[in-house]
Amino acid sequence: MASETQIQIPVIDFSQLNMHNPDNQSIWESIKTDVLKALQDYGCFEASSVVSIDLQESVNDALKQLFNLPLETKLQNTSETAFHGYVQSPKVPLYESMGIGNPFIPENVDNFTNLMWPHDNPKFRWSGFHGSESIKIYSKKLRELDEIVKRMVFESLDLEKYFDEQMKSTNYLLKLMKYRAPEPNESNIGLHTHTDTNIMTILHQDEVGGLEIQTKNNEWIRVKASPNSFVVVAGDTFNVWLNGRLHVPFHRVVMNETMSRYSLGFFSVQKSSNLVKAFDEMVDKERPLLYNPFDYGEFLKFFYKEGGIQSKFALKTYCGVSEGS
Ligand SMILES: O=C(O)CCC(=O)C(=O)O
Ligand SMILES: [Fe+2]
Repeated sequence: MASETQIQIPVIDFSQLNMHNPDNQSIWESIKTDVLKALQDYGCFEASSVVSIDLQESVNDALKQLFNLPLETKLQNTSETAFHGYVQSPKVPLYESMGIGNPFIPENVDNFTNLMWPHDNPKFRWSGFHGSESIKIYSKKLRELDEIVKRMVFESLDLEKYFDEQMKSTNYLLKLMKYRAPEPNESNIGLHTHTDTNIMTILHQDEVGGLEIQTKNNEWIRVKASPNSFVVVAGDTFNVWLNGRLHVPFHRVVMNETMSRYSLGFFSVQKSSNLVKAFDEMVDKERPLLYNPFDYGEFLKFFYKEGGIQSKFALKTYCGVSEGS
């Protein structure tokens, strides 16, 4: 199967955005235009120069230490909330993950660290103690990027009045992932084709690479691994708010290497106390409502329990407005 093409996703450089830069407003406007276009055309883009290479390397080291822990220790990380605990499943045998909820709150990272390294001297935890500090700083940077991107989209579509409320009703998850290399007789699929159901995801993959994103023309782009950039991916929830104005891309992980792959994702997720629904301004005669309002927690139950995850169009099946109704 030919899965690689020469096309790449758009690259957007955020390093010029600096409060002390007198040209900040014009830089903001120009990046804003690029962000909306990328999310409409590809549903994703590469955000370059967001964190330093040193910080990224420190986080990558921490990730390796974490997954090197014995299985019994990793299993201590349990949670009722999807993907917050330790995940390993026969459906995706190469994959394992662990999550830290709202990781920019230092206490959450400290609690996670204490759970994974209960007895050790702090010196031996997470790459010699710096690991948890790096995760905290890193998560703050990712939250800033999340906020900038969303603010730009809201501004572009004159939806500023909803911005603060939406940000307040958002939870975050930092998901740490490892994919082992496939055995000779095993499939090389690390993660099956899917869309992200949450609002937006910020991904980083290490130098092994393997993330593939499908274009609107059904071509697969193999995203090149880059040491200090992120892939920002639009999720289904964001697209429901905007009544289909974004492209939500299918993506997957294909392992071609003999090496383990480490990646992480910073997921923004709507709190389930609020219904997910299109903003009124996004719906009119020319653009009729695409999705009926729904409770995100209930949708996830459908997604995980009733085979929704098997369906590439779970959201449409769950709450899509049928034509003619
Ligand atoms: O590991 C990756 O790069 C992708 C992970 C992903 O798509 C997901 O967790 O939803
Ligand atoms: Fe994903």
